[in-house]
Amino acid sequence: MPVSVKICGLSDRAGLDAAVAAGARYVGFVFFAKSPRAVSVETAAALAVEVPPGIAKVALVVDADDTTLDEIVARVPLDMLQLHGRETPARVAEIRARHGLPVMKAVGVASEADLPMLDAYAAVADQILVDAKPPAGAALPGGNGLAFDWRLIAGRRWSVPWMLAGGLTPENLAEAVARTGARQVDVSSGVESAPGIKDAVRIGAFLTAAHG
Ligand SMILES: O=C(O)c1ccccc1N[C@@H]1O[C@H](COP(=O)(O)O)[C@@H](O)[C@H]1O
Repeated sequence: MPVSVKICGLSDRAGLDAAVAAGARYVGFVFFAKSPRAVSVETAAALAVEVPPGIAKVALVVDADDTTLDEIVARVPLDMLQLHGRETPARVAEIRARHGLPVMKAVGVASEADLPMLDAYAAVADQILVDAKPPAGAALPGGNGLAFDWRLIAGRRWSVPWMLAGGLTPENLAEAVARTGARQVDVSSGVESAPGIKDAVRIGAFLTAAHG
């Protein structure tokens, strides 16, 4: 069965076109100033209107306040919010109710001790994103190109749909899917030629691996 792919951190038309042409199911725009993939509301809005129907447009935010979220949601046509910070389950529920958009909550995994949080967030979010926990002191809470030990979640399932993320590449995707059983995956660094620069060839190779 093919795996659905989210290409995250798109910031220009070339990257977006490559993701669409290759068959991405989701495209992501990063609203986090410290990220090399950060986009303005204006840029995201201009890109989002070019996304064909059937491809979900996702805004990635990190501990965003209501004012920031209100502006993004008002100006960018979106299908989902991805919460990639330290948002509590209560805050996830609040954002979901306030904006009327499906919410995907990212949870960092480094050890068995992190797994209960996946159940806690599955109770309030529409999807969960199982990502690698960032290293201590990392500037970014995600998008670091680091994988976690996929054996930690082998055979595990949650009450909502989920995506696998963290250090995925065209080269390791088949193993990641085989080990975890993921039906959806999210990638950013692994389809770049440099931080923030999407590579159309690597995007194509990633989608080929996902659909192969
Ligand atoms: O991509 C970013 O710059 C980013 C910034 C802040 C939070 C999350 C970010 N990206 C997300 O992180 C994971 C893993 O990314 P990678 O493939 O390891 O680079 C993915 O969900 C991205 O959407």
